[in-house]
Amino acid sequence: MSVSVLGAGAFGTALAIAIARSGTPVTLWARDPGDMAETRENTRRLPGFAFPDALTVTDDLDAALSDIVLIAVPMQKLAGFLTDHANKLSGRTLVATCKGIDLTTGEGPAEIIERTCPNATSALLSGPSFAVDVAAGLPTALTIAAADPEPLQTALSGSNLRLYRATDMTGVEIGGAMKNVIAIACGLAIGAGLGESARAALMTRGFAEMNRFAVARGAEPDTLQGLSGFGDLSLTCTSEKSRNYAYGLHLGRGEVQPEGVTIEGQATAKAVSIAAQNAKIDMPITDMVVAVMAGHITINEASDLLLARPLKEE
Ligand SMILES: NC(=O)C1=CN([C@@H]2O[C@H](COP(=O)(O)OP(=O)(O)OC[C@H]3O[C@@H](n4cnc5c(N)ncnc54)[C@H](OP(=O)(O)O)[C@@H]3O)[C@@H](O)[C@H]2O)C=CC1
Ligand SMILES: O=C(CO)COP(=O)(O)O
Repeated sequence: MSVSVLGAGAFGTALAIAIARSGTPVTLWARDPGDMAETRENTRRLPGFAFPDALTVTDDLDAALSDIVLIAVPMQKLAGFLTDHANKLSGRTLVATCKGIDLTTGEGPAEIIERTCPNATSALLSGPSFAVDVAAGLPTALTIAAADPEPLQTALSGSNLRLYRATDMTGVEIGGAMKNVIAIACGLAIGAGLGESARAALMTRGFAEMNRFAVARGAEPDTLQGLSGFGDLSLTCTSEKSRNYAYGLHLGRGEVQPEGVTIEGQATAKAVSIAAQNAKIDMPITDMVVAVMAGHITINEASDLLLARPLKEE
């Protein structure tokens, strides 16, 4: 058994390192590998983690493809990437590792795989895991979701990477997508000095919002209580290692944002807000995140609007 990872960002590189460390041959494909093959390190996206011997780097997609293909490009690039390479990817098992909703189509990663590569088997890998933790070999638990997830669970689990299996692809993809939106809201609240109690309220009511959206899209009611939901929400809303939380924090403090950082919650918040409005699903925190990011309201105005909503049963 061998594994390919397409996309050599921080997370693709970390997964390739973790899987190769257990002895499984892994090919990491990058559109621009730079000097990774020679230095045996991804100095640009994940510095400080040496590649195990079982990891090979290439920019030749034909040479990279193997039994299981993890796709680690950012969410808003996924549809274009799969469309460009659909012929080569057809018939394979494609595991999306990105988190988000496509702004153009409103689709999640599994839906995009199924549309662009209808002869492939689609799967999702999601849950709480910072790339640096995975690469360092720290204990991590993730969800692998597919129609038949057990072979993937066995193939990809390792001594420090423990995969739980699930079949509710809709729930898993929405949990992974939406936790980034709520993490931005939490960063905004902490950055603007609204306090940790406000963050706990946003996490809890944000979780309710995530569940409402997921169930309306056909997810099972319990799925978001797992790693790709509550698990990832807890991690992302409380750590400055999260790019989504850190983005909110910078914005809340009125600081300049670093450039070139992948912040999946930005586009996903807009995509979810549009989809929710069309489906008449109440998503007040997501809507506020969109309005604050667009500069239509301040964080304090967003807070006032949320607090002034009609009192309701929890
Ligand atoms: N970082 C993390 O801790 C985690 C990330 N994730 C998810 O993984 C996904 C990727 O994130 P991450 O790896 O951190 O992102 P990065 O910003 O570190 O890297 C993105 C990578 O995607 C590549 N890429 C972008 N567009 C294309 C394209 N069209 N074709 C080929 N390659 C492309 C980039 O290539 P180039 O270098 O040439 O620009 C880059 O290597 C996100 O959805 C994120 O939510 C999930 C869990 C943890
Ligand atoms: O998804 C992640 C952790 O599970 C990484 O979060 P960020 O994309 O916010 O850095």
